[in-house]
Amino acid sequence: MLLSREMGAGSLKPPRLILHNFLTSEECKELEFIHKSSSTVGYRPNVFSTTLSHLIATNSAPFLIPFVPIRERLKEKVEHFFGCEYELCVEFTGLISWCRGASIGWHSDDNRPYLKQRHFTAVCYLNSYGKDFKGGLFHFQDGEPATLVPMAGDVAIYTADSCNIHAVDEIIEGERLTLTLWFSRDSAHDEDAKLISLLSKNMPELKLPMLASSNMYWFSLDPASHQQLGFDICLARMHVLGFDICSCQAEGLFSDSTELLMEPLQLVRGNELFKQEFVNILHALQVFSLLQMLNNLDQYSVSSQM
Ligand SMILES: O=C(O)CCC(=O)C(=O)O
Ligand SMILES: [Fe+2]
Repeated sequence: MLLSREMGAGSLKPPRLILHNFLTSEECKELEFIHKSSSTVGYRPNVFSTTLSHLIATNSAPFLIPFVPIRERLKEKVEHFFGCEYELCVEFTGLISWCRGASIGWHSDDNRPYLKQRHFTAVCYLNSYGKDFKGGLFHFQDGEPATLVPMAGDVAIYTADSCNIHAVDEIIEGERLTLTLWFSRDSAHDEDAKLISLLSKNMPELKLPMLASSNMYWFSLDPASHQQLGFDICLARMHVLGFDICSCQAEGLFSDSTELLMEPLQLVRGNELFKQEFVNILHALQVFSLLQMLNNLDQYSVSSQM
């Protein structure tokens, strides 16, 4: 098998594959839109993530569609390169964004007892070093290439074991976005089976997006401190898009109560109030991220009344 052949005595070629322009810029943009409108606070400091089960849980299952062909293409590449056609399942799929201060030290991706089912990794870069963020270079501890400069569309594929110890430098500026997948030979860890089971409980009719529990969106500036210093990431994304939020029920602008963001709301830009009511902030964020992406905000049929 390719793996043992490459890592055999006398050979120092690590089992890894780097592909350029594997994803088109449209695919990268579409995944970025999904992440910007649906992400939650991630598993490490300064990291946000969008998982497929979260998309289902928040009534955003249509956002699974762009992932389907990309996952399939990646699985085929990994199986072909490592010579294990039809043997793998996707174990986990996630959009992960890394903000200023995020980094990860030397590790292999199977380095915990509960991660032993992870056999292969594919990291797709959805935006670019230098243009969208600074810092965030990827390094392999041994072998070539030693350093990867993330560029939108490129993908790094490698075994999840200690043949591929790697690290990511701290992000200095901007937001670094990836689509990360792990693959397993163990079908007990098939992500699809879990997703299909969730979908069968959540799909009866078309529904509007619904937020998960508010702490999934609460980004704490200093998790170690007991002070509740932080912000709601949905609200922060709306602010980046240029909007404030106005409650349809309570008086005027929202304060910092995250629970209120689950309620119907309207948007304010400068001193313009938009008539359109949204069921909650996730709904507003999905609509406006999409409009921003399509670059046609002015054609949207909301009219100002202030
Ligand atoms: O984003 C990357 O370049 C790699 C991330 C990584 O090493 C991990 O999530 O385990
Ligand atoms: Fe890793």
